[in-house]
Amino acid sequence: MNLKGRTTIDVGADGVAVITIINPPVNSLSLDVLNSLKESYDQALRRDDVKAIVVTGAKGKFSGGFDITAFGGIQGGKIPAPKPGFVSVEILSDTVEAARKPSVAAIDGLALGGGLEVAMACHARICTSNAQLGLPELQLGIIPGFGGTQRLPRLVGLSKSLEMMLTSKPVKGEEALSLGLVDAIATPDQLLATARRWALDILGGQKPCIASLLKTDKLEPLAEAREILNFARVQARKQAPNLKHPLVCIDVVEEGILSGPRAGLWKEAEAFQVLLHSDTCKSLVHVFFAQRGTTKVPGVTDLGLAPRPIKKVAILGGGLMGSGIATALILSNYSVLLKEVNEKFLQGGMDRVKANLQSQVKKGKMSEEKFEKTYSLLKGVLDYESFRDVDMVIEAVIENVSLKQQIFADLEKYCPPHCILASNTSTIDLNLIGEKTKSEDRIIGAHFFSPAHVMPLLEIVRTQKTSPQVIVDLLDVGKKIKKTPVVVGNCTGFAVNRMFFPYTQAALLLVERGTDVYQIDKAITKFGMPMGPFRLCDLVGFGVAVATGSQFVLNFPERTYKSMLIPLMQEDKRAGETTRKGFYIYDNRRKASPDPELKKYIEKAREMSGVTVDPKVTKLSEKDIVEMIFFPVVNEACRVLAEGIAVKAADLDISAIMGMGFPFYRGGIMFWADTLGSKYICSRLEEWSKSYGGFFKPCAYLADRAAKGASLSAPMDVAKARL
Ligand SMILES: C[C@H](O)CC(=O)SCCNC(=O)CCNC(=O)[C@H](O)C(C)(C)COP(=O)(O)OP(=O)(O)OC[C@H]1O[C@@H](n2cnc3c(N)ncnc32)[C@H](O)[C@@H]1OP(=O)(O)O
Repeated sequence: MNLKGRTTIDVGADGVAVITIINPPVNSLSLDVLNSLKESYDQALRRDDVKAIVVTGAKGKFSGGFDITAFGGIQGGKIPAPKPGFVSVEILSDTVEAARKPSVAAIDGLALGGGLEVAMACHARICTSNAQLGLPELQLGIIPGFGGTQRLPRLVGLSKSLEMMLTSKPVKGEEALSLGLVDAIATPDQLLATARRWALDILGGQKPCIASLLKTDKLEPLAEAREILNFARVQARKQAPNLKHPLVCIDVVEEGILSGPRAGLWKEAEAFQVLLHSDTCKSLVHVFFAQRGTTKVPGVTDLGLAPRPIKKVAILGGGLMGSGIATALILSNYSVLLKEVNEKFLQGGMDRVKANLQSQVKKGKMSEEKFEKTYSLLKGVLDYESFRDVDMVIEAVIENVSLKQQIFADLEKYCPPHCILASNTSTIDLNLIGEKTKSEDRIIGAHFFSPAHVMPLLEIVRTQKTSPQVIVDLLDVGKKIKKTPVVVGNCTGFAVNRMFFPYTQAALLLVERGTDVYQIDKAITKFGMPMGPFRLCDLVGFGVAVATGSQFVLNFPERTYKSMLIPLMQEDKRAGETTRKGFYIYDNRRKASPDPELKKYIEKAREMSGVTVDPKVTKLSEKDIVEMIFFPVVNEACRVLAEGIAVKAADLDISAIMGMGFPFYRGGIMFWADTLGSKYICSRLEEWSKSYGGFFKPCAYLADRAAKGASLSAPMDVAKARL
């Protein structure tokens, strides 16, 4: 039988058995690994030549936790779930922790989730400085299920343990030591020897033998504990009102504090099983794999091409985008040339980069020394002379076709032949930009989102002529600057802006037919978007909204809803937050309040569009509002997929989450749509299209999937096969 991972046991002359977890790439705890861990333990406890035990992970990684690839199988009933308490009680508490032979965990690299839970069941932990220890289960919609909710509070105190679990953030070696999570730090080459000695010292009574589950010294007194738990509840409700599992985690921790750790373990086991089957867990596991899947592009990343080294990058344009991109690059140690057209603009760009870095220093996230070192990687220039040895150029000038054409023709002259020529355009056809060059195979889109040094998404836009090598190179740069890159095809708006457009349009259509602006924003925010469509319009400014909108009107006239509401407000110098007036009015502290004056603009816009208030639309439920705004987005996402602009539905999920702020715990736009069903979405769009026009008309892809009862995310051939 093909086992998924294993443990080995190696007994030394000193009587210490080293049990090693082996399951590449992160030594995750598959069911096979867990069974093998139990067998290795049983053996070690049985054998007379074993006096003590060290648990470790192969190749410098302790363990990345429970095997997430098994989640889908367990949820779908294809893999039997381990019976409640099998790991947390039977293996870790009753076999490892209760054993009369001491165990020490030797931790290098990762000890996450179940990995850390195994380590916490040992009687001591030694780690390296670079080790990362944490319980990130909540980011997958579950809670720690191998005893972590009980042992972590007892090792580091309630307050810190709740912080670690609720934020899913790991701690590194030194912090783990100061918290009491580990007992000592060792260098990687001394790790095993130190752990072996420690285990023998416990046996000999020179070091204490501590069962984490029975510790109480770090737990706060009961009254204080109750306060901490209640504060955590208030925070969790405020930060994620749509999520239940953080509250379940707090309840389970509380059970252990009030009724003892054994009761806590059982409550944890039951809650874990329930959460594992929740929609939130399914969505978040999908997001976990979808995010890692964006760098797998058929016909590109499967050709065996290695990314070429990129050392020096030039940025054209030091505006908001250019300076943000430069910041992102120098933060990841790239040497950057920032080119502007005159001294004044250049200084402005350099200052913006400096300010971006200084804000990190102010927040305590960067030292002065690191600031100096990072900023020294940036050099301002006014001509192309120093472009002779650059490996990549990213053009970030204003959206003007002839200007960009000229720039790319110049770049071809000055840059070396291997240099990647990228554009940060969000709207202009890349084929047009490269038309006047002979370098179309190395022209590519690198579409960042503002602020570029903060936003996590990078749309990599390829044309028919872009070479796979250039895509592989940019994917590598994207990863190195800690972005999630998504490869898309060339079209107006690419993936993210194509999806954003119907979002705003649908909102305008509803308002002209009688839905209240603020009610729309409220419903959309409750659904989980960081803000509603109107608050967002105010934030980006009406100028940007009109400019991008006009590109869509030009390219997709048959499905644009042409409302005059924004232009009318603009005429009155209401252009959003910067003018302190838009759909909301803003006070000195930028606090937004509804504006009764809005009514007159809406009435005028309604008149110009020739529509009347529809009593049904004035009384829409929150669910209706969400559907009438997001189903057109789903419809557009289907078009993007059908046109081959996106490689796979999961890429659109990630684009929606990272580019639009779509709630990650709903799994992304297509995943969410599939939870509702293509038939339902199509029938609602058809119904609205009859009443409110072609804007809602389902596209062929959506109608086809609905007719076949197929999911929207299934690859084309799978959908056909389902017939
Ligand atoms: C009962 C328990 O309490 C429940 C649990 O333990 S739930 C699991 C808790 N653990 C986690 O949440 C950790 C999840 N993993 C991560 O955060 C990151 O993958 C990491 C920090 C471990 C490594 O990050 P990084 O080095 O950037 O590599 P990354 O690309 O993410 O992962 C490498 C590969 O390992 C896989 N992987 C990572 N963690 C995994 C896990 N726990 N199970 C299965 N596969 C895993 C990834 O899918 C990826 O596979 P791929 O190469 O086929 O795409």
